[in-house]
Amino acid sequence: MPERPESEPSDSERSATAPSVPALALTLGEPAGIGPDIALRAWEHRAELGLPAFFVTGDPACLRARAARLGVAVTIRECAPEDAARLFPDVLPVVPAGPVVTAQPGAPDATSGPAAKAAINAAVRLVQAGRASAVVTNPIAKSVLYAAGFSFPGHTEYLAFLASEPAPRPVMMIWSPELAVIPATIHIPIAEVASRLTRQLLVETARIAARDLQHRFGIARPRLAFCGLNPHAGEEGTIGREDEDVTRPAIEALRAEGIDARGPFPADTLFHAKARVAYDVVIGAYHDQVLAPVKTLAFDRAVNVTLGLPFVRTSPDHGTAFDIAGTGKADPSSLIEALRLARRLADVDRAGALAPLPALAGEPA
Ligand SMILES: NC(=O)C1=CN([C@@H]2O[C@H](COP(=O)(O)OP(=O)(O)OC[C@H]3O[C@@H](n4cnc5c(N)ncnc54)[C@H](O)[C@@H]3O)[C@@H](O)[C@H]2O)C=CC1
Ligand SMILES: NCC(=O)COP(=O)(O)O
Repeated sequence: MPERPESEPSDSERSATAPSVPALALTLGEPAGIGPDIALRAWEHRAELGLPAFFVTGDPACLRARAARLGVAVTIRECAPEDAARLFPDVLPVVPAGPVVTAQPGAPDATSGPAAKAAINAAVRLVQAGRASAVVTNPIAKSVLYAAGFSFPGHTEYLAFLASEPAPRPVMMIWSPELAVIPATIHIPIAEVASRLTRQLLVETARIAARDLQHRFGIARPRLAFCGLNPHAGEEGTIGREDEDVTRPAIEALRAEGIDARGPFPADTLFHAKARVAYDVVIGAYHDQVLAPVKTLAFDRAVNVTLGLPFVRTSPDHGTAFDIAGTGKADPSSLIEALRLARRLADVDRAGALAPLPALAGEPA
């Protein structure tokens, strides 16, 4: 369980100085997964950890059943989002959304997908209406949602779709104090990675990362390190051409517009402790290339943040963990860090508007 630094005010103390600040909207996630468990555990530790106020969007009966199963002493109160911050010290506020859930821990059913999706929709609507400060999502099971007809790879792309018209390009960053990483391609088959890794994708991803790291994370000149796709970053084009033909020109284009882009570096030597001091974020070619290192270093502390959205969205770094749902074994630490980071980023956004990105016209294809 993460500790609160003693010298700093807690997030709830900070929020208390601004009484009209809306609470965070936390989605139920996959109801058969550990989302309900970790939401309850986070609320249980709210006072000792000084957590920012949040409310859950989803089926209140599902949360009550999980609390009973886990033996968590909590009153779950259905309320309007505006009342959540005031109620949070005493009860777990819930803004009802979606169908009544029949799925049991570890066993998703036909109510899982609609319940998870409705909880996301409600949280986004509330943040867009200024009735929530940020969206924090509990894990969803992609395959369960796909089976229910969900046509987006994950939250990241769905949130961009809900965000505005036309949808912004969303960028997935897994952030931890030890290491921050961005997969340029996300949930696609490995066989498609090389063909979908374009200069335009890398340039747009890096621009969004540089802007959000500067304006939301307060890094004056973010250092972006690019991973090569091939072993040894292609060994000067002798082990695959992508690093020379795609990644290197993207880095040169970014440097020409003043972004501190570096590489491409061989992935196998980019994540050890000495290498990590030389950059602020790694942009990798594909999901497992960069998520495996960050989850190895900081599984219980890393937070998934969607960059490029007009609102703040964070999430724990882990999935639904069906194997331990409802058993009391789920560790809420990553969710707790996600709640803290969401509060901080939302406060930054409230203090100043996000800078617009440069025009994308005329980008190299
Ligand atoms: N943000 C999201 O919505 C995410 C959703 N997923 C989804 O989760 C499902 C399961 O994915 P997996 O690859 O099995 O990863 P997983 O993270 O759910 O589980 C991997 C292992 O870590 C353990 N674990 C995970 N979180 C834990 C916690 N908080 N405390 C203690 N142990 C924990 C699990 O018990 C399991 O043994 C998939 O359907 C996937 O789509 C996966 C990652 C993120
Ligand atoms: N492996 C990360 C993950 O699955 C999270 O995806 P998303 O639902 O946040 O798009």
